Amino acid sequence: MVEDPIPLPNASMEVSYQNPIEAATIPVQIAVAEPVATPNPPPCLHENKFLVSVEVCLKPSSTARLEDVQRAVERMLENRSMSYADGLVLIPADDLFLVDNVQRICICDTEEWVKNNDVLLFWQVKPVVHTFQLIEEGPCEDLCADGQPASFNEWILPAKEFDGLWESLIYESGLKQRLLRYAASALLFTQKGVNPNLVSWNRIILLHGPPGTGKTSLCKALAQKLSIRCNSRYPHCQLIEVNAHSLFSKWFSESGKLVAKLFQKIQEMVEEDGNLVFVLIDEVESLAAARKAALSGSEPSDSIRVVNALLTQMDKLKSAPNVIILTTSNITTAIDVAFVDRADIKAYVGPPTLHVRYEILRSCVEELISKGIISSFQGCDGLSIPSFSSLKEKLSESEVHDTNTVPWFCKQLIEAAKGCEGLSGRSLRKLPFLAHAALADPYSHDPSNFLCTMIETAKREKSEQPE
Ligand SMILES: Nc1ncnc2c1ncn2[C@@H]1O[C@H](COP(=O)(O)OP(=O)(O)OP(=O)(O)O)[C@@H](O)[C@H]1O
Repeated sequence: MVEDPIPLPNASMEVSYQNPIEAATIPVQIAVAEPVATPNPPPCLHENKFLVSVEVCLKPSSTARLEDVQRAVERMLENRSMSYADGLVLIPADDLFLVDNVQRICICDTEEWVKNNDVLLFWQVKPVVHTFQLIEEGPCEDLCADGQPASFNEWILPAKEFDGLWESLIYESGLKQRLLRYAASALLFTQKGVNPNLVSWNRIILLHGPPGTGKTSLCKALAQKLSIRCNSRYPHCQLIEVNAHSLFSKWFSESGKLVAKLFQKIQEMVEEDGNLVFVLIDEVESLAAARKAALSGSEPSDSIRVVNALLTQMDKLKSAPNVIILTTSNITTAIDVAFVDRADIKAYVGPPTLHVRYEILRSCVEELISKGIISSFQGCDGLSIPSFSSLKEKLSESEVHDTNTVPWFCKQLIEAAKGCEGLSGRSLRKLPFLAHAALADPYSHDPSNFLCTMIETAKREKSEQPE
């Protein structure tokens, strides 16, 4: 049995995704922690096989033990000479135990090191099976009697609410895989008791960049992924989402108490050995704003104490092996310097590139086709529209428009994606809805008309953007 796959650390901790680079080629599923020196190292193997993550989601009604399902899936995979590519694996109808207990089996992350839509053959692969059952309860909110916004929300992971979030977030440059590797390396170092005086690392991640680029969602999705991938070591995972802004919008004397209350709760959680706790602090720039206001005298000096209390509490948490602090900010320059220093992974999440814009719109259109809002395109293979990389494989970008080998609907989708330059991922995900609302006949199902309207809507949205 292979241990939980532990990703490798990358040589550099500062990552910028403004100018996307080629995705790193190491798989996430790596068992041995050898440091990597180059950004594009060759794929790592375990016993000369690629370690491939297979995620198995149990039915909500299942009462089977995770280990039993894991073994049943491993046996099923051993007995099948199948190829491995990202996507769902059919559950054999004659395997009643799996049929009764399993909702879906999904192969993950192979595209990171298999290029050109290739597949891996069964003899090249060592599957690493992760079984989990989604928690159906929603977030548990911190209740505020005074009608102020809650200062934190708590989820038990893996939560139903975040199911599919990781897959829905599209970045060009291997950002997701790197974050997964960084986080897993941080956990491994702590687990193995690496001396922090000799090798220094924190478990603090900072994602910064323009609004609507998916930073908060990515933090939540990362926590969800890690809760699935690390569940044999940490069977209980929680995510605490702190609204830094709400901490400072209250009376400052109250803020101090809130910070203390919050961290006392987190401290209690991390004291349990099997717990893995993620603390998400959104809008972390408000820490800097509070400090600055205090220095200029426009806010009570209490605010300095609150910021300092927060930083001290974060330092205290550093000694706990089972906590990861995820933070986001829209403005890098305004982030508290003391805070930036503490984060050891600082990743810039930039606006979506053409490739990413096409992929976001493609996933939206496929969803509308699958739900019968628009009909599928003539000449399109079922529900799926060709991916941007499969189009680019055939042709150089300049040729995409001048050839008959690219289907007309892909050309239109590329045009829409080009027209969306400057829109955030959040605006892109809204665009198909706005386009539909702008149709003269919302029940026409005509896909060509829909794409034309989407191009027009993109133009309108861009013209209405604030300078
Ligand atoms: N790269 C992306 N791929 C797919 N969807 C995206 C992407 N970027 C943003 N989105 C969509 O936008 C939504 C909003 O993103 P989110 O709130 O996480 O962004 P943010 O960067 O934290 O924004 P803000 O800083 O304004 O809070 C996401 O849930 C997702 O649907």
